Amino acid sequence: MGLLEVRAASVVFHAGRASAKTALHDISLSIGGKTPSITAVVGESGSGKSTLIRLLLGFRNPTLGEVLYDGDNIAGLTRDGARKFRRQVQAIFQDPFDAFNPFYKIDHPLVTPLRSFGLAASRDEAYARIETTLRSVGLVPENTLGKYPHQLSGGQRQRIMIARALLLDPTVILADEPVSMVDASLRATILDILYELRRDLGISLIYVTHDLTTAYQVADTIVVLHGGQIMEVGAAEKVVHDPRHAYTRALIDAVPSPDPDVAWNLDDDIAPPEAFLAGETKLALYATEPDRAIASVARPGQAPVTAAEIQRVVSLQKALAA
Ligand SMILES: Nc1ncnc2c1ncn2[C@@H]1O[C@H](COP(=O)(O)OP(=O)(O)OP(=O)(O)O)[C@@H](O)[C@H]1O
Repeated sequence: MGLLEVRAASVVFHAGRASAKTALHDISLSIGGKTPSITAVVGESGSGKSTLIRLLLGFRNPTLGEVLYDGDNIAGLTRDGARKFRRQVQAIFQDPFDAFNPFYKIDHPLVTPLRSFGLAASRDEAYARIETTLRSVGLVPENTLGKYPHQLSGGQRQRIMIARALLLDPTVILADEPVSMVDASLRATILDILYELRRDLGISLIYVTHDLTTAYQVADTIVVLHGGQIMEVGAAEKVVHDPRHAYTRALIDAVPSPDPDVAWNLDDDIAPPEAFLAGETKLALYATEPDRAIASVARPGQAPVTAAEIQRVVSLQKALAA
């Protein structure tokens, strides 16, 4: 049994009216449980991704079917059950700027949930916890706390969103297009952080994206959503290398291929191809886990990128992110 489960759920907007719109149709999904996992939900605009996230967070009820957390239907949770669900299932959204109130310093959205869930007995305890968590997502507390959202970069804001979720000791994080607003070099770093949450903290993630390449990069399981229906679901390797469904094949064919002509010249000092600086080359996106990266770059008819080249990209990303 999964920790967070969707069972045969459908969502119909304006049900019973002429304008009825089925946003999700007979969706079943199971996330987490004994082994933490990263499940990517991949779909184009309008495929139903946001509706699925809202369903999983309990922001809306399914028209048919149910959503269960730890075995209980989230629509009928007790007060304590609902509190546990709200603490343990956290979300990270696309545009962190929207999530912050511009009139409050960044400390406010970090301290408030700790207080409201009774997770810190004093201000000092709250700040100690916040500082440790900020460091765990690569932020320097002294450069972050006390600032207003607009005084921080998009990447810093996104890391604060992740820290905010982590402060509550979640079991599941729903990440809705978390890297679509940040540039290519930061994208890899943020995806790395998400990957580490599963590996180091045992948190299960749902990573919702329109981008199959980043889905493949971080996920164990890929779910392909199209027109509100699951077209295909399976291990990331299998879905990408042996797609069963024509729609999945079309998605794979639409992935821009890395251009072998802009591959790294290993004899040169770090000299990123212009395409990378322009955020265009996909090489940077592949480069966080060498073995996964090799597999994803090696597409039919192309020379595989070597581990050494990938290490090169990793160091370049670190250099650029520093
Ligand atoms: N409140 C609503 N009323 C009617 N139809 C809706 C409503 N919300 C969403 N839809 C429709 O349901 C379908 C799925 O929408 P949803 O927002 O979940 O897609 P999405 O995959 O998240 O798209 P995007 O990536 O553009 O955000 C779309 O056809 C959308 O027009």
